Amino acid sequence: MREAPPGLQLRGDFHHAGQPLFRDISLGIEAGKWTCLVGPSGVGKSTLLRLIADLDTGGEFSGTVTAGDERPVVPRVAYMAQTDLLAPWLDVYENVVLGVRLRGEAPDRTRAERLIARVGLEPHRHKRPASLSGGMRQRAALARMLMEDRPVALLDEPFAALDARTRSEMQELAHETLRGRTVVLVTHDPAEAVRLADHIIIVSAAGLSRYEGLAGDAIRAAEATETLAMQSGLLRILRELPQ
Ligand SMILES: Nc1ncnc2c1ncn2[C@@H]1O[C@H](COP(=O)(O)OP(=O)(O)OP(=O)(O)O)[C@@H](O)[C@H]1O
Repeated sequence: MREAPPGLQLRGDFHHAGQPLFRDISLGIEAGKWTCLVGPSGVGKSTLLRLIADLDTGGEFSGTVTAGDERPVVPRVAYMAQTDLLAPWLDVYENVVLGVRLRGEAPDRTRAERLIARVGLEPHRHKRPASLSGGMRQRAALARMLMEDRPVALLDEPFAALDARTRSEMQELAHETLRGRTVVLVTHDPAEAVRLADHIIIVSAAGLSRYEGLAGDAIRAAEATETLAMQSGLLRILRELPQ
């Protein structure tokens, strides 16, 4: 049976070179749900993801990241960064199975091939990153993250480089593949946040606040009147935030 995904809690202070970015914040992430982090550029959304994944942030964190079940967080995390971080010497297939190989396991070839097909890269599976477009590389990175099949997925603007139609398809693929996992998604796009989120947290210079305007279940139809109303409500709040 698949491991139950944990809820997460991040608490504490964070500084870059002595300058505070977060003071006494408390970020709660519900188990098995999609939480979207939105907010102005440079406010610290990527830093929050990196703190959860225990990756280098270039700053000083004094606080804790804990799972609701009190077990270690990091071994259960799959992380997709803003930059694709593909290995340039490996082709698409080998990049997708890289995590599995690094753990000394045999890749599930059928699953890898299926994910590569689902992200539309089947004709490019033997190409290296240098001969792919930015959007193709982002799709390869998405397939690699989905291949990891972890209880917690941290996604930093994973669809930003995609055209509108592909973005919509990749949102649906991620939502389907990560169903029941604990997902934290950083996005600049209010439409994406209201389409995918169970919870939206607005990150700003004033701290964290919850967007209360969501209704119904994700994944929401992008063109539905209710979704558009949620989107404009969120946009209104984002436009009123201090830069
Ligand atoms: N390695 C670093 N050293 C010093 N400062 C950094 C470093 N990385 C990020 N910062 C600063 O930390 C702040 C938060 O950065 P972060 O990337 O978390 O913001 P963000 O909200 O994700 O931004 P964006 O939406 O533009 O990606 C920014 O002001 C940035 O300049």
